[in-house]
Amino acid sequence: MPRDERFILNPLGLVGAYRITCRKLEDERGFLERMFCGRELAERVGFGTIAQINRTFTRLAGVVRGMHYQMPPSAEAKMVTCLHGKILDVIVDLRKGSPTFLHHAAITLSADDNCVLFVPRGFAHGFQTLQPDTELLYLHDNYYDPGHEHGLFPLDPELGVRWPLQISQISDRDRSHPIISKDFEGVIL
Ligand SMILES: Cc1cn([C@H]2C[C@H](O)[C@@H](COP(=O)(O)OP(=O)(O)O[C@H]3O[C@H](C)C(=O)[C@H](O)[C@H]3O)O2)c(=O)[nH]c1=O
Repeated sequence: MPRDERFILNPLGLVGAYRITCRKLEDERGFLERMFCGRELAERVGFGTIAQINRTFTRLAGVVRGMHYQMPPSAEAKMVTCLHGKILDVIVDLRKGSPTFLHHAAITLSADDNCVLFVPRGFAHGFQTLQPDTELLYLHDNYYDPGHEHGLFPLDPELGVRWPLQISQISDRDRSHPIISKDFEGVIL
């Protein structure tokens, strides 16, 4: 790894999606970790400029949020970090024509694993909290656009996501996302 590279990209089997390990620079006081670098990440994963940063706090374990995505022209890539607690994070490849169309990857993120999930444009994103009081930080490379936001039902058998805990809470909106129809064509980027 070149000396100034701060991120280790771990492929997730869905082209363009990565579990990114942030290098810790440690000393006797503790550590410094670079959580974002526009130059390095633009070159390596295509995420260059931050449009918005969100933080979510989820009180209970077992809560499912998602599966959300935005259609063009507001398709967005996300970098998701767990600041407190633990989640099972799930992404679904919705890119039309992708060899892994409708395939998903599921990874755990926790406050002490110095990892970031990179979710490319054209993917749906959702998670289940595995601990109470879980906080996430989101970097978005496009703006929130309710008019172009869509969702998938997290328990859709077509997705086959195995949520580890019994669902303790899910918003009415997430509960009402449609089941994927056979003519669902996905996201055309
Ligand atoms: C997504 C979003 C929402 N909002 C507003 C809209 C609602 O008034 C309120 C809660 O929205 P929602 O219930 O959609 O938020 P979550 O279900 O927690 O969505 C989050 O969890 C899933 C897993 C994600 O991937 C979303 O990107 C992430 O934000 O925040 C904003 O103001 N900006 C935003 O970017």
